[in-house]
Amino acid sequence: MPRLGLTREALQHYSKLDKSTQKSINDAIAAFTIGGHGRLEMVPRARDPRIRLFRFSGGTYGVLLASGDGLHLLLAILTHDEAVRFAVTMRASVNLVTGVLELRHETGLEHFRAALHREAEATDARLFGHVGEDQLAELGIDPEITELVRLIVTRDHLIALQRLIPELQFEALLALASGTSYAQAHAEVKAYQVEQMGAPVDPADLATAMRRSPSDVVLVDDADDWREILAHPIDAWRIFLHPAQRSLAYRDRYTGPVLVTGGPGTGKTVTLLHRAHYLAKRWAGRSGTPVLVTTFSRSLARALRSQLRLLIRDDEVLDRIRVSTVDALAYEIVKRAHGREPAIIDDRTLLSRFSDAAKAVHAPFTARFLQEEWLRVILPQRISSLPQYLGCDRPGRGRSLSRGQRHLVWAAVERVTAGLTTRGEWVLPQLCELAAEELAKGEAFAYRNVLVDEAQDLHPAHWRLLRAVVASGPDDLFLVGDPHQRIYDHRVSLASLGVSVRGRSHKLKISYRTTQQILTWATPKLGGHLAAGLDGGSDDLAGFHSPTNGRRPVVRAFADQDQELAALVDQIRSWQAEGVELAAIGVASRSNELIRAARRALHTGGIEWVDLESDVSSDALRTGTMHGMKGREFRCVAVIGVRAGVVPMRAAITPQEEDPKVHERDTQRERCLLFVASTRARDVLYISYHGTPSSFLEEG
Ligand SMILES: Nc1ncnc2c1ncn2[C@@H]1O[C@H](COP(=O)(O)OP(=O)(O)OP(=O)(O)O)[C@@H](O)[C@H]1O
Repeated sequence: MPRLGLTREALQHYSKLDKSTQKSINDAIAAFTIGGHGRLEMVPRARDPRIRLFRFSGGTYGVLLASGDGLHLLLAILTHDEAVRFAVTMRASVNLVTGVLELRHETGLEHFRAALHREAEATDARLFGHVGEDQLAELGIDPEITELVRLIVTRDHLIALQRLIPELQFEALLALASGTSYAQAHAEVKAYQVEQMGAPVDPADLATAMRRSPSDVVLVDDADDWREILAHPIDAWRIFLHPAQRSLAYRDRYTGPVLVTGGPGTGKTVTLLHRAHYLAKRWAGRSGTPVLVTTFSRSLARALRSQLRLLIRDDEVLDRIRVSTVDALAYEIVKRAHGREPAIIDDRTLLSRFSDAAKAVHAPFTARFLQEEWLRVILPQRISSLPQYLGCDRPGRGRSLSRGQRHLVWAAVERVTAGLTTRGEWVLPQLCELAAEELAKGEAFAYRNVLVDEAQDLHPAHWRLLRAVVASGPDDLFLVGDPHQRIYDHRVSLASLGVSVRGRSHKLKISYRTTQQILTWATPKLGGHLAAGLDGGSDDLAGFHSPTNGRRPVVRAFADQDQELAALVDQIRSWQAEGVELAAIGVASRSNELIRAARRALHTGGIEWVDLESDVSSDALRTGTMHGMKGREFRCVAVIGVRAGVVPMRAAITPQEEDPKVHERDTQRERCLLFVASTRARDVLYISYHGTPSSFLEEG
């Protein structure tokens, strides 16, 4: 039986210590696991008599919870005074419904109770007036917390409780306060349970409760496992999954495609990585690579690859997983089928071809309009003749076209596509269609399990290819994405592409990356619209929250660009002075021009930078466009140039008079970009502009 366990919080404390203190803790842990620990001190006035203090080295102390049968759980690693405060304050208990180990801030609750009584006396209104006592009990809200819940008047009261009460109890209450039905909240509590509770839960049996709490507790005996855990203390995601993440990643089997959504930083990618690991382990003894992990950009694929390497220690298991972008997959399939490398043309060249075609056929449309008509209407519906085009629906397009106008559009499109065919060139969505057709000709299905990250940004042609690379059936597709972070505006209905997630759609709600202050600032920038979901309906961010608090984001205004960039350089120096490494800082702008100017200013200021897309590991600041921020995260983020004409980027917005519907969608995509860039910050967000501020800054 393990003698020692570690909580998520203790690992976080450990991650912040210097190397030599970490080394003495490693030695103490090694001794502990073989029963050779030194003296454990009782803590006078502790709210929980099972709590002990242990001196690791110098002024560093561990706070431990003794289960009573030889098992100790390391709850925190702190300086002496902090450790004593923690030890006096905290009380452990076992939740009678879920059976998990819980910790509460007993002294904080005493103060809060007194304050809440005063507030509640002034009014009869209650936030949870509609929820019955039995219902609270069935959600695992214990009598001590229920007594407080009955006094809560506002959502702010509930938020203030967050740091004092057990996390899962808070989450159930927040779900109810955010409009989640009791039935749904109850289903979530049940889904989170690690094991079905046969016999009544024994509140005194701490060891069993620890075992039932893998989201917060790891019990390890093996010295190698300890070494491995302590070698990457920052990457807590490898060990501690939220119950919602765990139940999604480690479900035995799904009958078909699964969709996991959730706001930024809710651990969708982490869940996908664990699922990939779980599935790859199941293919023991099978040669080849049955599992495909895919996404839309090369830099995201690179990041997924290195995260998988961190998670999976067994090379054989790792070798069963291939990581590739969907486009690279298409390229490979077509190359194999045609016996030569396909020539791909980029967006800019395509646009200039449409511009030439518009002139040649006298079509009174902009090149962009024609290009979008081809990419968003004609290609996705696989329209190959004029009569088909004349009779087709044009979903997502707001400007109606007369028959005569459709003739002109078709003439321009035909001209461009004929040119591509003559030159043997392809655009990437065409290549994906072609690859899917090649597979449909009878090539064996390549993969058994396909996992897709950033699913919201895939084009319909990507989906056709993905549908073709894996046979329909159990565990075929595991999709994660967030419709609020759509930065390419590819709206698809998965069901119409043969990917039905009905009944297998799930949502994650806790942001592990960002502070609540950053979320509160960034979320209104989305404009309050419901996002179009991936499975036909709409999506909202109800219940989305962060358990961490930090500084409020700063928005700074300047008279001109030089001043804005000089202030940026100062800001970076001041973050450095606070001890933030350059590589932990990201600077983004919507405009390439501004980011180039920022790089010049940084260089002049003696601050080393590299491109966001670069995978060098040097200690240099990361700089790039808002698009490049997808999939990244930094301790501190500066989003610069958030000014009128740039955010939203005028050139990227279809004029209202050309197509009001597309105008609206373009604007929403720009909102998403600001939202994505801002939510890459873990701790600190800095926004700046010169001249007139972006209209988005007025929201929220
Ligand atoms: N269970 C967890 N424990 C600790 N950290 C976690 C956990 N889950 C996620 N994280 C951390 O939170 C951050 C965001 O996780 P992840 O990238 O998986 O979120 P996401 O939902 O895919 O984000 P986005 O949609 O913004 O790309 C990462 O630093 C990750 O390591």
